[in-house]
Amino acid sequence: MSTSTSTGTPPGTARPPAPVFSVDGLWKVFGPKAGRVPADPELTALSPAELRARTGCTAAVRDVSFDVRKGEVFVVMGLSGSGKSTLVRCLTRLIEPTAGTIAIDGEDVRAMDKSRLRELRRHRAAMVFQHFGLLPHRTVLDNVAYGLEVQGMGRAERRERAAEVVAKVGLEGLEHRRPGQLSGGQRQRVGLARALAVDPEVLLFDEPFSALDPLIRRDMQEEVVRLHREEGRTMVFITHDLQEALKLGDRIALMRDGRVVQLGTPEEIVGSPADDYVRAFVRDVPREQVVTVRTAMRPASSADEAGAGPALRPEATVTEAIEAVARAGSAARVMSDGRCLGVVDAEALLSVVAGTADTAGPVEGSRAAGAARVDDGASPPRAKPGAGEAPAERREPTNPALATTEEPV
Ligand SMILES: Nc1ncnc2c1ncn2[C@@H]1O[C@H](COP(=O)(O)OP(=O)(O)OP(=O)(O)O)[C@@H](O)[C@H]1O
Repeated sequence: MSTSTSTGTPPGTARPPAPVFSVDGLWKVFGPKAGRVPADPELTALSPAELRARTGCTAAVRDVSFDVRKGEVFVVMGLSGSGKSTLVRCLTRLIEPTAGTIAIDGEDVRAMDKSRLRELRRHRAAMVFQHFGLLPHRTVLDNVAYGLEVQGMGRAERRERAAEVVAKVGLEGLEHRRPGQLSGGQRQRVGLARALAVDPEVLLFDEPFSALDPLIRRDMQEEVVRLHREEGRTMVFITHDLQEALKLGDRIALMRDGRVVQLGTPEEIVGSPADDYVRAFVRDVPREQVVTVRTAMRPASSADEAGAGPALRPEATVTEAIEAVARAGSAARVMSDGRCLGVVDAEALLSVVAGTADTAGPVEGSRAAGAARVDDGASPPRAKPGAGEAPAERREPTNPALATTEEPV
């Protein structure tokens, strides 16, 4: 088990990438004289129901702080009404925040004038909506090109760019159809392509797949994982679906009643729930799907053990490790930069499945509520590479003497 905490970076761990969005003490209160609520400790101490009864106000986002790091998929998860959409809309001021600060690449979003805001929404942080927002009389190609048209790009150039993106999201051959001639999944791909076409620094997804049937939804999730893997684009993804959050998120901010009750990697949220609410939320998640071999490994007992057996990257899940160990019939090595960090054997993997292992990973930002800043934790974005691709962070081997030079497969 790692001993890292929410405030520091463990020795030998790379610093997290720079933040794209930086949010501090953010409030959004709807209702009469909303501005007085964040500043009044008596009102901020009230429960949502009491606040509504006393003031007629709803605090949709309550004192939330976090960073979205470059290249990560940052998931905002919570039940209906927990404040997810309001929070994400505040990032580009589609909803005006009541209090707090928001910066994109260090630039104060709340200080932006109209034209700067327009630029932010068009070029820097494009939104993919649940209901697509497609123009019914335009073809797929022209819908995708729409954002480029708004930017003033010439017709030939924008259609060429749109055609590239249409192909990228798997819609080749459908360029000349209209939205009404497409399935729900295809329409969502058009929405995604339209956002991608403007090449934004961040893609914001507002529950984009919740209206899709389960199989198409899975396809679209895989599409997002693929795009993220290929492009490394920063993404903020709203969902109320835990499985979707665990599948897509490098980190997840779990919201309840406008607050972030826990912010961490899927492994941290499932392995170290911050409170009973989170614990109940994640109770049925199979541990082996989220616990990584970095958590499950033990030091290699000999140079022989460190030098043989299948190699796994530290971010591989226990499920992946079980497959590798079962195939090889021997313990697997956890490799980073050609060094053996430790090994996982059948016994250790089984104990994760059985729930007898200590799988509480490093806890990041698990302080309840958004009152304290939840950022700069230990974990940089979890790469979701296929096996054998570069791991997301570098650590010293458990026993440097046992280091080998092989890369994980
Ligand atoms: N314009 C508004 N005026 C008043 N209250 C609002 C407004 N918009 C949202 N709210 C309230 O703010 C709270 C958070 O709403 P929000 O839509 O952000 O939640 P959500 O988690 O995105 O929910 P869902 O998953 O159902 O979309 C809810 O109590 C909602 O009723």
